Amino acid sequence: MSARTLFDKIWDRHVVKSIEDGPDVLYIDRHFIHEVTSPQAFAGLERRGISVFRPQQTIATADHNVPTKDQHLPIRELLSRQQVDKLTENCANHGIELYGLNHPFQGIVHVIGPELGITQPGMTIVCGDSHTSTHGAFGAIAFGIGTSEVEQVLATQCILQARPKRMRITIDGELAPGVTSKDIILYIISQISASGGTGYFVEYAGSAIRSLSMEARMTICNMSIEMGARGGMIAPDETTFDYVRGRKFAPQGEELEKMIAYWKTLPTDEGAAFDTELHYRAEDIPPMITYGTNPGMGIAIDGTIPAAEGVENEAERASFRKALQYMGLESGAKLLGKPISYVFIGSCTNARIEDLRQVAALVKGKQKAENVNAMIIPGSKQVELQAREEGLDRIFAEAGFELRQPGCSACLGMNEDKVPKGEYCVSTSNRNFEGRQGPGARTLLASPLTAAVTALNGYISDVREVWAEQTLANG
Ligand SMILES: CC(C)[C@H](C(=O)O)[C@@H](O)C(=O)O
Ligand code: SF4
Repeated sequence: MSARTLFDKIWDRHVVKSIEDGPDVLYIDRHFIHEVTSPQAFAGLERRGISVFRPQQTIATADHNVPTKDQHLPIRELLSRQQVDKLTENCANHGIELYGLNHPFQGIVHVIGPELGITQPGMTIVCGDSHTSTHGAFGAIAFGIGTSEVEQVLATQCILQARPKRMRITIDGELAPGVTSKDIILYIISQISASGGTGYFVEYAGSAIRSLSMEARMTICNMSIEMGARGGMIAPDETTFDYVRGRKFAPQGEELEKMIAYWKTLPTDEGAAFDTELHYRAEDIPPMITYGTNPGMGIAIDGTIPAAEGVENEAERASFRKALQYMGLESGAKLLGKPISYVFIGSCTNARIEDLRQVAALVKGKQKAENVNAMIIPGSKQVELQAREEGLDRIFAEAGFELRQPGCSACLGMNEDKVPKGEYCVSTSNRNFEGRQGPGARTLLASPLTAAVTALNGYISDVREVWAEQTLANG
């Protein structure tokens, strides 16, 4: 058989039927649902008198609308409460496992799937949520779908999909100290723009990617959607198998060994063709930060905000100017040293245990600046528990960072956690759209390390300045 890509191997195995000149009918192994995009899908099923075809392959959690304080109490916001209640009711009616509020497995959908071992290599995974691309880090085809497609998957466990184009982004070399996977992905998007991946499914490869932990790989795949790509993926390897091994819903014992033998056949064959190939050097990647209102508007932390004149067409120049105006920033200015008042460490991009550990290592024994409100929202109940067991909660408390309960929180402000109008927030999330963190809020996307050092100083800071000293101090 001719050389095939990781993507094609998984896709081909899941095609139930090919429609001539049309999309494929693709079998879906795992379907995640949450309270925002599932109610209309269930309502549609009920209207048509259809039941859920394979309820065991759908897993639900409440994440977007949940408060991050006092989760044991009824949700105060009426709309949020209704959304979560509706999810609970739908799951009960259709026999779907729900990790709702106060369940030990509750958390952001893209954090809990992997940590519970539900997400595995070789699978097709969908969710009515754009950042489903996160699960691609395991060597799975994972992508976000719309509400009508959620209904389709509930009813049939299949989805109609046209095969996208394939892109490979290879990053070789070694990252500089203080540079993380968040910087890799912000760098790539700044290079190819927020629409540079449109129409593609991206595979990330190269020695810099291979050396990343699963958490770090998830951060990269998570943001694939922010360059317009349908999804992102990374070939499974020993790092992947080690992560999956022993997780609650992962195969065990002999079954696992059999699966690993299969997973080892998935990586892209030598000579397989991609529609587009891009190459970067890890050494060229600095700590990154965004200055605008799409994730492609990013610069090196010590860089200057570009001029509108550099933008190619008039319509884009106008939206570039509008973005700077919204952000209260000017071309030619540096962000470094700029005072900020909010720091948000959370979201499905960067709220896993490794992210929290990195932040803790940096802030241990220090104090956040007085002008800063620093919030840490763990990605899941399990992350929260682990953080407490490791004593990270005390480190955060002593440094003046507030560790709250899991949920999407100020990533999109669908609950009470919002950034006030006009305020700057350095955020570890994935979107900096107008009003994303609250009406008029100004979001600057960055890594957890950049967010942490910025919270300590009270102004936008370069983690490289403290990194060497810090890693020495921590041995
Ligand atoms: C609410 C949901 C549909 C949305 C998404 O699809 O991404 C959200 O998770 C987001 O990050 O904006
Ligand atoms: S954390 Fe943010 S990006 Fe992730 S699913 Fe929730 S709202 Fe979407």
